[in-house]
Amino acid sequence: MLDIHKTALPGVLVLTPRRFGDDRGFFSETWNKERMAEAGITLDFVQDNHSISATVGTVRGLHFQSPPHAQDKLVRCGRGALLDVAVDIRRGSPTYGHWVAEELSFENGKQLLVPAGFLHGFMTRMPDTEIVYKCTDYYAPECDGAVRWDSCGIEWGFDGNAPVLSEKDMAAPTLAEFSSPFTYEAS
Ligand SMILES: Cc1cn([C@H]2C[C@H](O)[C@@H](COP(=O)(O)OP(=O)(O)O[C@H]3O[C@@H](C)C(=O)[C@@H](O)[C@H]3O)O2)c(=O)[nH]c1=O
Repeated sequence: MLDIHKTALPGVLVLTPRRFGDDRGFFSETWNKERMAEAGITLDFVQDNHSISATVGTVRGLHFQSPPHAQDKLVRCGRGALLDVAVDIRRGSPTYGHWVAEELSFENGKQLLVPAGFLHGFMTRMPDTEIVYKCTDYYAPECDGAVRWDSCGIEWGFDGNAPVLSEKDMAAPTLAEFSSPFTYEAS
């Protein structure tokens, strides 16, 4: 029912829910709390987000919310395709600054689980790409933070000119300038 794969970063997971295809199209459970709990993942989502980006090469990120409003996010692509990225920013983590990227698309139905303590961002691969994600805490603008999209060594695979960015994301500090509010706790 639900395919779960580990990535190079512990806690960052790729989930692929089953699709039931028929003459009409397909049906898929995109989130099932019980199935996730069976897989050892307990998350209490409280907010769903949906955005659309018109232009190929739009970057949103790299974003986080600091404690006490840190968010785990379960991300999927509703239309089009995007490269979704998570970067470990837990001070003292053996993988601090490391990143993983996964292509999420309407076609592949994949989801990326980005835990609190990681930056999240994405670059769109198709026009009018929609992203949909669940969050474990509410939007808290006073805890909102960002790191420059091009300061973490991420291979975005973009051969266009300049990406489309918000003013906030353009003005974000680099990873080197950034002081993370997260600390690594060994499990
Ligand atoms: C994130 C967010 C924004 N907003 C508002 C604030 C602002 O006026 C408008 C656009 O906000 P932003 O420019 O921050 O939107 P955006 O750049 O899409 O921000 C998002 O990027 C991705 C990568 C994430 O991981 C998200 O957590 C979030 O940070 O929407 C909310 O009302 N609730 C929210 O949860």
